[in-house]
Amino acid sequence: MISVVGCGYLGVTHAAGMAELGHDVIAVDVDAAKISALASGRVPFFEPGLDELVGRHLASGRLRFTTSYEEAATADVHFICVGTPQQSNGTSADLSHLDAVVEQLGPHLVSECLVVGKSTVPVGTAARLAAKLHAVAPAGENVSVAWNPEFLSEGKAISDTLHPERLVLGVPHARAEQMLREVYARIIDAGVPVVVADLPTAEVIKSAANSFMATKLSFINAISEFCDASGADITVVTQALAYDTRIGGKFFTSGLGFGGGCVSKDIRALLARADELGVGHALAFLAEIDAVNMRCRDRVVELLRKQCGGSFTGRRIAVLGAAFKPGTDDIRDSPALHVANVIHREDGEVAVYDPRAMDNARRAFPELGYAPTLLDAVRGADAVALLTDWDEFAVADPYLLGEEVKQRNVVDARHLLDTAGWQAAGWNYAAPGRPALQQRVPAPSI
Ligand SMILES: NC(=O)C1=CN([C@@H]2O[C@H](COP(=O)(O)OP(=O)(O)OC[C@H]3O[C@@H](n4cnc5c(N)ncnc54)[C@H](O)[C@@H]3O)[C@@H](O)[C@H]2O)C=CC1
Ligand SMILES: O=C(O)[C@H]1O[C@H](OP(=O)(O)OP(=O)(O)OC[C@H]2O[C@@H](n3ccc(=O)[nH]c3=O)[C@H](O)[C@@H]2O)[C@H](O)[C@@H](O)[C@@H]1O
Repeated sequence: MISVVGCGYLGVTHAAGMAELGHDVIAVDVDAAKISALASGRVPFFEPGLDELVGRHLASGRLRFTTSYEEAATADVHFICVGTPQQSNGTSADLSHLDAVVEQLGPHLVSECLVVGKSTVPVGTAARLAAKLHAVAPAGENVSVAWNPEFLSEGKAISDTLHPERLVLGVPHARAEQMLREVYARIIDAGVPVVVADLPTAEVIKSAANSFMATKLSFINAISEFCDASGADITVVTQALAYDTRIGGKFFTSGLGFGGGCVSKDIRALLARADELGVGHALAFLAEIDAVNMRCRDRVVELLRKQCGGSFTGRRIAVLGAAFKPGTDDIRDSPALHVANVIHREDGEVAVYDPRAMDNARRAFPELGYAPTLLDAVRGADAVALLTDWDEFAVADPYLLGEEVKQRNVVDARHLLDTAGWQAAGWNYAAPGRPALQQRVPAPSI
């Protein structure tokens, strides 16, 4: 039997994925309301296909949810999926949830078992937690600790879990490797590459992966800033670079930069850990990666401010998007809501619309204005800010929307729209890194 500790975006997906692989799974969380929802088949967040997968395995009897650590402790393999958010100091990771798991689960571990961390952690965490677990668990050193970092991306979490690009098994000994190979047998048999490593190497692999992605995005966003200054068009620059297979076009769309619950906090935590280890200079560039990313948000605000005549006071802005990216209702560190909040603070009236993330956005920022549909959001707007690249926005009819707004101003922060089509419909189209387009195109006479 497998236990999964922590029923958030990662934990629920992992638990359901393990049940799909044929294992008996018990998933535990300290949040009783969450567990009660999950036990009745309601996943408390949106992830495509997860409701169905959880429902299927509740019905098959292979998946259970509980708040009881005692019950979960009977498993042979325990996957730890609790959060590792940013500390209030804004840099290092808060590992208190992981420590709490060791204190809550540890005393119930009375026989040989494997505890496998999946949460993203600073290097050295696994060894520290292993020592702590050995001290509190009655089974002592018969409790082994492995680290198996997770690379899933929200919106395609199920497929990333069942068909990952690689498995990283950070293990202290061959027996732990063998147990993990048995857990993932169906995935490994399908030919997925397995990287076996020691604990610190596995921890570093995960931090390095997210840092590389952040670097790739901030690189193209920095070039976008340079395009603004030099008159070049970032979309054409990106297209040409992407044809080079050494660079590639994946994860290379510039505009509003990265957000979400992981990438930003992970690069900050890596930098903080590098500082602690005395090699902060080697990764100092990550601070600039972060700064470029945060400037993306300022640049989009500036484009909107310009369209509003220099000030948001008395202006209504349609904010299209609240989720940090399409395919999820996750609003953690959402660039879209960051922009909405700046406009609100500068006395603009915002009307936020998102196909999935409205409830989360409302809960977190009740002071913002919200609209129930796309058309309601744009009605009477002085400018439309396209901030999350949902398909619904890509296919919106610029003529129809043009009838609803007060002014046909649009900032396409995700380079999503058919530029020529919107301009032909009389829109003043602006986008980061595309300075030549940032001039008023006269509305056609219809
Ligand atoms: N969300 C994602 O796409 C991915 C997340 N990760 C990493 O996975 C970890 C978890 O991330 P999310 O699932 O997004 O976080 P989350 O915040 O959605 O979920 C964490 C869950 O842990 C529970 N929890 C906290 N303390 C607990 C305790 N003592 N015992 C039992 N449950 C407890 C919380 O109630 C919550 O349900 C983080 O380290 C993150 O960096 C890694 C890859 C992908
Ligand atoms: O460690 C994690 O938690 C996960 O973090 C990211 O996954 P996720 O946060 O779900 O989202 P991404 O798809 O990476 O997008 C991150 C941000 O980058 C932005 N982005 C993405 C791609 C792109 O081309 N341009 C761009 O601006 C998105 O809008 C979003 O705000 C990584 O992609 C996962 O591999 C990793 O497991």
